[in-house]
Amino acid sequence: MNLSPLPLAVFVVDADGTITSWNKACEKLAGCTAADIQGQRLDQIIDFDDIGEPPMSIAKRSELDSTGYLRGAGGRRLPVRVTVAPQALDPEQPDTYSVIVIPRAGLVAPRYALIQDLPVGDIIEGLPCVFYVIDQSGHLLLWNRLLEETLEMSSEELPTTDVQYFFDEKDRAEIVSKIMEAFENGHSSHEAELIGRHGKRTSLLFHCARTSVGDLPCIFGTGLDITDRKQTELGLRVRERAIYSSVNAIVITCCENNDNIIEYVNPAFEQITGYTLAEIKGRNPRFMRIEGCDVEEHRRINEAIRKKESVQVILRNARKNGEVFWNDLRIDPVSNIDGEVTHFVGVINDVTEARHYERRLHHLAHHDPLTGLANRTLLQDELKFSIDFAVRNGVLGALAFLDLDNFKHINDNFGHDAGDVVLRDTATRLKESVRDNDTVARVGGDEFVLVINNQPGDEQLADLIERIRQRVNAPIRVAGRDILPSTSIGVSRFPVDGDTVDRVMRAADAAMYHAKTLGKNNCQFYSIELNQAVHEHLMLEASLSRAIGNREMVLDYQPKVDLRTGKVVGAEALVRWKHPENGIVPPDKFIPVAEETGLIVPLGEWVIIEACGALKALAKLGIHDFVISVNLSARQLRQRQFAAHLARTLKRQGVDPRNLELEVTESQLMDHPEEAMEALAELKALGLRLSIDDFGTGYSSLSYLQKFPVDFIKIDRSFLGEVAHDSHAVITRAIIALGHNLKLKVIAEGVETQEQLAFLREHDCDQMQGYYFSPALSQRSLEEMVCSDARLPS
Ligand SMILES: Nc1nc2c(ncn2[C@@H]2O[C@@H]3COP(=O)(O)O[C@H]4[C@@H](O)[C@H](n5cnc6c(=O)[nH]c(N)nc65)O[C@@H]4COP(=O)(O)O[C@H]3[C@H]2O)c(=O)[nH]1
Repeated sequence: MNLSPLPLAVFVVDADGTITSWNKACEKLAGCTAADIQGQRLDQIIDFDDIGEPPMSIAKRSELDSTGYLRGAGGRRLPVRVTVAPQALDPEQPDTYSVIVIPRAGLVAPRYALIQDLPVGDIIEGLPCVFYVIDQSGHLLLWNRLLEETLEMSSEELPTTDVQYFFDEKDRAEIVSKIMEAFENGHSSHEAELIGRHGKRTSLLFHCARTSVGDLPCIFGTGLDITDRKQTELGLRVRERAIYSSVNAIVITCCENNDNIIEYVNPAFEQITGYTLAEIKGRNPRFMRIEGCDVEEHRRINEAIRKKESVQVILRNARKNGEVFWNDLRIDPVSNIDGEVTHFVGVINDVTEARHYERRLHHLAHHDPLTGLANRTLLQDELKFSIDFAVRNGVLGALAFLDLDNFKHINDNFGHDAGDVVLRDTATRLKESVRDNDTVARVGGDEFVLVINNQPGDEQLADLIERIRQRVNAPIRVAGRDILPSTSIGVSRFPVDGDTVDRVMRAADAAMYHAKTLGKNNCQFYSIELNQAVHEHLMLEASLSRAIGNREMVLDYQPKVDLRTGKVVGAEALVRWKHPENGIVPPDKFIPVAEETGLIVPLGEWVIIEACGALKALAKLGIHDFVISVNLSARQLRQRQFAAHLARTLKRQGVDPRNLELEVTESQLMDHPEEAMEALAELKALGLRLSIDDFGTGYSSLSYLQKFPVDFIKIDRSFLGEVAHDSHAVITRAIIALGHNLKLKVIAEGVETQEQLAFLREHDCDQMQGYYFSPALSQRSLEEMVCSDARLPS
């Protein structure tokens, strides 16, 4: 503490007690100048209370605290305490003494006399605030160290600066007016920021009061550091603002009186719910509940409030206008400083949009967009549920796989829009045929699945399935035309045929496969025997994939004869499988499996290479104009780059393309006529011969037939079977005529009798093949036949 401005008189006396120096404070205290006083003795200016004879020496007085009266100007006597201290440490002034004279309240009331003795300096230093005394000129008279630290200034600098300069320029006028106010009215208070010499800013709350030191009016005061409080206030204001402007609705409730009543809601709450704070303040938020709705969520809220815990729920609430909204609500307890929960804060998030979107997504993820039926994912869930239910309750359920037999044909011939109508109508028919708690799903282009629950018995189930089949088969009218769908249905029952989703599905799939192989448009139930067949099918599939590598395949050749010359002009290559355990497996058994699995591609390639080998062997025997035909599967034809690949094979094998013929069935071509036309054109460009196999069984349209770049049409053997029969004879004749009109050659297959042969010759058919002349032969037998120039008798 700097006490220099205090009226504390310090002067120096020599060993005799003669005053040698007299400071300004002494002048102030006694009202005498140094000139008046110097040379006087100490006991001449102070009447010591302990005066005695002879007067006490200075040395003696330095050993005790004395009291007495300072004689001031004009005969004034000021009660003082006097302390004399030797200045022996000062080598310049040996035997000199400092005399400190402190005014004492000797004349004041006794209780103030007590305070008189208080260590005021220590108290001021110990204050947790800045302390200051300012005179009327605005300069500091007295201050504590905290003020020095706050202002980052030394005790020498402080009294020389007008206090207003301790503040920011914008605050100075206010500061001056507050000081003036204190001088005029006795006190003032204000908040302001002290700026330190190096820019440190400290917010202070100043309180000051007027007083005087002697005759000198001044104000003294304290400044309490409120920087932290200010920060807190600022933080609170920011938070309050954040709550106010939050897009989430916020509601604060008070739960002190065992109720939970609204104290505050922010504007977002007002916007979302439609209620203003004024309308609902003091009410329990439960008024927004919808009775009977989201009961479990309300129970959780009640429990959390009772236990004073947090809770998060998604539930429906009602807006003021009655509209329902989805509320993602989070409620948290708020404690007071004693840790008691006094409030809850609820954050309301209107997730109605998101909820609808989520539901739409969920629906999309579980339903077929075209028909709105369940998709495979949902079907599996529903089926699992139904199987579990059937097992638990000992009841019968069924799974039915339905496949529209001719959907491809409908799509190709009536267009995709018509196809869509058929699918949608089928979906509606299926839904109308079963109960609400049954499931109808669409799992593929033209594949539907029914999960039928709770059936009384097999017979009733069979009746129901048959009714469904007939319903689906009823004509559908599209753009003025009737489309006749037909359906193959495979049925498995649960838990009889299986008690897992996988087993039940596989059983229905096997039944459906069986229905298809039985010629479509029928319904088959799964059975153990069927399972056996499916098992065989699977075994076949497995061993077929090894067969090619194991050299189990052989190629036979059925000779083709020119009907005019009787000469063998070519042969059809027919593949056989010499199964190591099962013996010869006919192609009708394994070709469909190879088609399904894709094995037909490597198999088909093997056949072509093998046929090339036979052609080369014949060429070596001098037979150059012989044509071998191979059957081409749809899958091979659809292969990208098939023609280019074939060209490379022929080149590698050294075979003239004109010696190779490719047979493609009519139905293969008509499934995708445009694509087929392109593929055939590429093959034709290689110089190959092309023929349409099984002609008459498909849905050839004449316009396409004219455009396909083929050389032969091959009359399906089913027409030849009974050429005696009028209708077949008519068709066969028509095909021959049609082929010739299109400048194509016609070959008849499956010729078994003399009668058939005569018929073909009579109607100018070009070639024939069949058991009548020869079955399929080994390569060696074929070579022998050709070399011996065996001929069909005329
Ligand atoms: N009833 C009767 N049948 C006769 C007569 N003459 C020949 N056949 C049989 O009729 C089928 C003619 O072959 P496809 O119509 O092309 O029908 C073939 C063809 O679609 C397919 N196939 C055979 N080999 C191959 C091949 O290498 N690749 C492809 N993709 N399919 C093949 O397997 C089918 C059946 O072939 P296979 O069992 O060899 O049966 C052959 C042949 O043995 C006859 O006078 N009467």
